[in-house]
Amino acid sequence: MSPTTKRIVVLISGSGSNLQALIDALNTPALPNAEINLVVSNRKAAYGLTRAAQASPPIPTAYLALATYLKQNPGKTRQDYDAEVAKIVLRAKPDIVILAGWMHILSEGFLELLDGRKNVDSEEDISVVKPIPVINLHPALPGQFDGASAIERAFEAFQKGEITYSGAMVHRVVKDVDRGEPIVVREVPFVKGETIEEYETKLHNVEHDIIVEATRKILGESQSS
Ligand SMILES: Nc1nc2c(c(=O)[nH]1)N[C@@H](CN(C=O)c1ccc(C(=O)N[C@@H](CCC(=O)O)C(=O)O)cc1)CN2
Ligand SMILES: NCC(=O)N[C@@H]1O[C@H](COP(=O)([O-])[O-])[C@@H](O)[C@H]1O
Repeated sequence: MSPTTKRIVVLISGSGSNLQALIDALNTPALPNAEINLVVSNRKAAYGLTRAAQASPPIPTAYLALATYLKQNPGKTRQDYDAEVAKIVLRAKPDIVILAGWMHILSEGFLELLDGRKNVDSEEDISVVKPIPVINLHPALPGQFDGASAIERAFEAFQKGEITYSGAMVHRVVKDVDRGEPIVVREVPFVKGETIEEYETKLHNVEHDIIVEATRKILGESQSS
């Protein structure tokens, strides 16, 4: 790895098709001079962990579920879990952290360590000098269907005649869920008579593009700053 190679950490909870889009784009004009150094999942069965292991070269993975963490650490809180996830991430020294279907709302326990407002109180050299950008892929447009099950809620609104399109976005992650500054936004129209599966396929294809575009954009910004 050259000293200018950008380091990417990806957080997942499921299939990892967006992780795969990032893997496939590495060191192409779509995502030059970058590598994925770690994939973290909060679900053991996440197929994205398999995608990482089967990448060439294989991508290191980590797994930590909230329920398991709380059971193994009596008295610890969700914030403590989030801080633990942050430490796992920071050990990989990322230039960017991408939430690609990471289905866990991150508290300040995570965010304050990634943006340097608080440093890890340990001897490890994982202090943050410059805030590390954290971005999230969300299957809806800014301010429309924040939170989980966005695709289903958007499709239901279409069926009720309330909307004619939805879309997907990649945004900066802030404490308020899906309220961070949009980085890339793409509208996806509904087609009368299409099934939710047909809409979802269209949407996922758009997501696979915008997650790479947004990553390239943010890494480019950090390059020039
Ligand atoms: N602080 C932030 N954390 C996260 C954000 C964010 O914008 N700010 N984005 C989410 C991703 N996401 C929507 O894009 C999202 C994921 C999960 C949930 C949610 O309700 N999660 C529940 C658990 C659900 C489950 O385990 O199936 C929870 O965390 O309690 C809402 C929105 C990622 N994190
Ligand atoms: N609110 C967050 C959210 O709903 N994220 C969604 O999870 C899926 C992950 O797919 P993948 O595991 O195949 O990449 C994507 O559709 C992404 O938009």
